[in-house]
Amino acid sequence: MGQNKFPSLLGTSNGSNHKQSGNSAVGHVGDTYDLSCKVMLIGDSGVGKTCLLVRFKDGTFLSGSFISTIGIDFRHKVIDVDGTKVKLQIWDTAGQERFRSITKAYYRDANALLLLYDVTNRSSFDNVRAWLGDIRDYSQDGVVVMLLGNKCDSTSERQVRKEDGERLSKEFGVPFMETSAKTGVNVELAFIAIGRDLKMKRIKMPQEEAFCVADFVQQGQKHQHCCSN
Ligand SMILES: Nc1nc2c(ncn2[C@@H]2O[C@H](COP(=O)(O)OP(=O)(O)OP(=O)(O)O)[C@@H](O)[C@H]2O)c(=O)[nH]1
Ligand SMILES: [Mg+2]
Repeated sequence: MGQNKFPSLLGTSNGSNHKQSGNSAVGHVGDTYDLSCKVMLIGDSGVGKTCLLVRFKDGTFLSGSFISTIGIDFRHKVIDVDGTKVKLQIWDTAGQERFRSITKAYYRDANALLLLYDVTNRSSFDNVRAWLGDIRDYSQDGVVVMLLGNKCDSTSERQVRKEDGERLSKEFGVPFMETSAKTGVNVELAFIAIGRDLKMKRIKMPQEEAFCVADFVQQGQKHQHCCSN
């Protein structure tokens, strides 16, 4: 297992605490929240960042013609992590080269970065190293980084093997999953892992073990696998 060059955001988050209501609903939890964190979606143009966000936020898939993001879009969703409402402020960035200087300026405010490549596009995978270099140069210490190989539903067009994604993620010590904004596979898991990580770091009880995002996503994937059989 490679050394983690992007350790988790334990205690370094710049989000704020807002206990706004005593409501402890599970599932759709409205707009009140206890904790908030900033999550950025980055990666080459066309890898599926906007679709991943729409799938997570609205549960739908944006099929049809591809509308490339201009600059940065902001959305948020409040998730329930064992009774704590965690507000994820999600920044959907433009992958096009011409917007890079703008989007890099936002890295330092992000608590978590979801770096996407497209499993049907080899060059988007080859560019992951450069994206990781930018993260190292521009993001805050302790930011959580997760690597996502998106479009795993497109089996016949696949150009990047799952093992290649796993190997790269091990080299850089970041958690990894394949996702599909089209089918929804692992989309919630990715965001929930981020929300849970944030919660555990902000309000960790002394007797609790440290939370490990990589273990959580691995177990989540195993669980999905066994439940789908
Ligand atoms: N098959 C499949 N297609 C996807 C998936 N996710 C996105 N797409 C398609 O890929 C194209 C690009 O998706 P976007 O989400 O707009 O890509 P993006 O990363 O936001 O691109 P930029 O905004 O330019 O950075 C669209 O035509 C989507 O329909 C997926 O999981 N599976
Ligand atoms: Mg987009």
